[in-house]
Amino acid sequence: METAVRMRGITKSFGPVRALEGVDLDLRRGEVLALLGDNGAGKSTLVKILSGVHPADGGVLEIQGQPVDWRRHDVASARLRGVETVHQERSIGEKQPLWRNVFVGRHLKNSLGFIDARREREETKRLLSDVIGLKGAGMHPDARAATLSGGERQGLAIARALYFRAPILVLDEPTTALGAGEAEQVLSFVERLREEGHSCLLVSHELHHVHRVADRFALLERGRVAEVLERSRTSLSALADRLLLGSRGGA
Ligand SMILES: Nc1ncnc2c1ncn2[C@@H]1O[C@H](COP(=O)(O)OP(=O)(O)OP(=O)(O)O)[C@@H](O)[C@H]1O
Repeated sequence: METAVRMRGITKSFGPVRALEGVDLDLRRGEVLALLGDNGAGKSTLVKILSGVHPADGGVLEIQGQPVDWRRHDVASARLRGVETVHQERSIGEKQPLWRNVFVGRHLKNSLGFIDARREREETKRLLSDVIGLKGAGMHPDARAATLSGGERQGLAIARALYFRAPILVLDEPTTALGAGEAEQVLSFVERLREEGHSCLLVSHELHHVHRVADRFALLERGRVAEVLERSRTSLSALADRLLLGSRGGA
């Protein structure tokens, strides 16, 4: 089964606003697929449907070959099906130490059924240094998340998804508001995810970042996928021109 996520005819309205008008899109296994489009094109709405924040009004969503029942679709059930979402800000509890951030909602328990904080700390240490390679001075399991840089924050959220072996990652604007060095760090995490066989849906307005890491680009226009382009056949300037054409309503 080569398709991690299959969407057909996905519709979603908010009152009179038709955010999605019938989205057809496949996320292949082991690819990074970028979701691009103007403000208001429907990118966040589509991401929220995949990650279980909203049900769709209609259409078919299959995650790893299994159709989703919209009446039972929520964040917890999307996670159980292997979809992990990394948001720019909301993924991290600022005042919590890193180890708590990694295991929140999915604690390791000891044989008596209590939270095994010692193991969670040890696992966090291993995760930070070995799994994601974050070796900065502040990257200690007991450090507060508030002290992390933007890139480290994204790294922690991605590391958490890797730890729980989520096959499908949704990255929502992961490099927005980051400095060049931090953005570079996050992009290398994304490349690492692909190398390890994860499928990744990446929403971003930062075209040069997207062009570097994505295998394909899905252009969303007025609630529909207007076109899907392959990176191997699309230069950065051709991609920028195509997006501009869409935003002028010329596509
Ligand atoms: N909860 C909501 N209630 C009402 N309207 C909404 C809601 N969420 C989204 N919309 C509307 O649906 C449309 C699509 O919004 P969405 O946030 O999905 O676009 P987007 O492509 O992610 O835009 P941006 O790049 O600006 O984040 C917009 O017209 C938006 O105003």
